[in-house]
Amino acid sequence: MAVYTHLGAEDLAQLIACYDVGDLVSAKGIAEGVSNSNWLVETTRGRFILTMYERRIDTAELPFFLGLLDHLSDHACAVPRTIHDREGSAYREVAGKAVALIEYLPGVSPTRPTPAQARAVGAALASVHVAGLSFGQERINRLDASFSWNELEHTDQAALAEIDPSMPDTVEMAQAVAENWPGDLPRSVIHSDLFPDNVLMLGDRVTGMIDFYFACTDAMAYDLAVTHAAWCFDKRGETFEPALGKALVEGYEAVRPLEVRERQELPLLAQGACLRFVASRTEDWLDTPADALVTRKDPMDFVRRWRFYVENGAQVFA
Ligand SMILES: Nc1ncnc2c1ncn2[C@@H]1O[C@H](COP(=O)(O)OP(=O)(O)OP(=O)(O)O)[C@@H](O)[C@H]1O
Ligand SMILES: N[C@@H](CCO)C(=O)O
Repeated sequence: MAVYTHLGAEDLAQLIACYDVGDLVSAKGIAEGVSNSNWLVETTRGRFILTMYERRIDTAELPFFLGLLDHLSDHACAVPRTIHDREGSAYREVAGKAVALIEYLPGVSPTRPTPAQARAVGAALASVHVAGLSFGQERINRLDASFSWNELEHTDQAALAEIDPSMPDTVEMAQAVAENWPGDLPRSVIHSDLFPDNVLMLGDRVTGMIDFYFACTDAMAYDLAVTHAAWCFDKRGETFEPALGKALVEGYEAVRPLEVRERQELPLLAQGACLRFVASRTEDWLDTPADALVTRKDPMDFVRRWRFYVENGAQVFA
């Protein structure tokens, strides 16, 4: 569930009146999502998403995230626009927490993507990278290859082994990947978490890329590698779907052709992408009680993907 804060009818109506969007008709909490509270708000003028930033997101970073949505939608990317209040602010404060009103976009997240959908997502991702080049703000990637290594190295090894006996091996892998990480690939704003549940689609068309709260300035090819790892396997990472991988990269290159060195680095970037999710999922796994309401994401799903790229990365990205 993802409504952590109760907002009464009066609070909501008062909040919506700060925007030029008509009068509040209804507001329903959205179950999906784990980080923030989200409501689907209906007014006399349309539908909107109201997001309350609960944890993980530092309010000081909202101008980057929300400004990015405006910049990308101005450049014809399929992302929701931020609705500014009557004073021009992209976010406000309610009950001591920051809230933003976001354009509602139609579509559903694919559960079993097709090659045509993967192609469309590749193209949509490249459009973000191209448009991101002219975004004036920067944000460092805190979840980079050294984060993964540090995180795994500093986790109690016995706790790691309890997740899976092979987990302690990931520390050495993460070190090797971090030490060989290419520092000179072309950069732009990257989404860095474009999983299927962060993409809304109608048929083969991308109608919305959402959840830009890990967006940062980093190598564009790394973002393609993240998206490859997120889209081209079954959930557990046991089966790779070559047709999805091929379509994703082709779709990307139809908008932004990769440089030779970017393509050469993709096998290592894909390993780094997997280890980033191994590390963040491990942190969440150990911090979240097994009986908590939020379902924990299994780090092993990305250890399996990591192994796949070690063995097959060179062929997959040839
Ligand atoms: N702009 C939008 N238009 C339509 N639906 C949206 C939009 N933004 C979010 N949603 C819906 O709200 C749900 C929750 O949003 P989101 O995934 O961003 O939650 P979160 O808690 O912020 O993120 P996460 O779970 O990844 O930490 C999405 O699955 C989607 O169904
Ligand atoms: N998409 C991520 C969660 C956010 O980093 C995962 O599946 O582990």
